[in-house]
Amino acid sequence: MPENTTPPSTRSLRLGVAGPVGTGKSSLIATVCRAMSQELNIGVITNDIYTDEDARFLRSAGVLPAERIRAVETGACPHTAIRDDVTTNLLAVEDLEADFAPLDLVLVESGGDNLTATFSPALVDAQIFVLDVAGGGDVARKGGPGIARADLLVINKIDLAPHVDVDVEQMVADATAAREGGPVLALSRKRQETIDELSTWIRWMVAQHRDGAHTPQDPGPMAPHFHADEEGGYIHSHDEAPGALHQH
Ligand SMILES: Nc1nc2c(ncn2[C@@H]2O[C@H](COP(=O)(O)OP(=O)(O)OP(=O)(O)O)[C@@H](O)[C@H]2O)c(=O)[nH]1
Repeated sequence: MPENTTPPSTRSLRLGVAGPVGTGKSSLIATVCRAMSQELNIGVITNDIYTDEDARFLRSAGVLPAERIRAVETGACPHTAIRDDVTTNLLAVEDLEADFAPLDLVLVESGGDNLTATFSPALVDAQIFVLDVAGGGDVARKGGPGIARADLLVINKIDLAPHVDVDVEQMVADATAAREGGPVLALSRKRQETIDELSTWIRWMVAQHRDGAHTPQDPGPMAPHFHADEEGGYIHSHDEAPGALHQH
């Protein structure tokens, strides 16, 4: 093999799905499984703070055999499990890949989290960041590492746009500008043509990964943020070394 050529990958594409609480991450994963499980061999890992609620939702949706959907319980700081100490998630992904080999695609859902949570490239090969129109048309313009540099930005629930006074075209244009031209997809699980576009992007990304043509990018650490606790809360940031103490 010539030097400097990335070999084709025999491992699954590990695709992270992040975004604020309730933007539709679980629904997007259910939609992808429903649309693509005939052509791709798929597994799913969910991250929840204290429960396996997202995994149970996906199992009950019947979009994949239940044993292909596994839950990681992350504790109070869910972005830590996808960014700073990815060990539990990595083990869960590797177990799933071993049990159902060869998988084409493992979708890893982050716990519903704040606007800037991103995955470590040590855990996923590519990531989707999900916003929804109900969060307001301005959100995309505000940027942040996930919005600016995820491999794909999804603006979800566009069927709701008329009810929340959001101009989808404008929101997509603002997001595209914030991403300096990176891909942005307007999605609704009620509009088949948007589901087809999402499937096309995933098919392309799986092929890129298989051919060794895709290099995982780190969108960057999340912004400093606030956690409420019994003593009132604390601010911490993730640009510190893994395991560093929270700033109180
Ligand atoms: N109208 C509409 N509602 C949607 C769409 N996608 C998801 N929803 C609804 O949005 C709500 C949140 O969806 P979820 O998929 O649970 O969101 P999530 O991001 O996984 O939520 P967390 O895991 O709690 O962060 C649910 O009531 C879904 O039914 C969509 O395309 N259109």
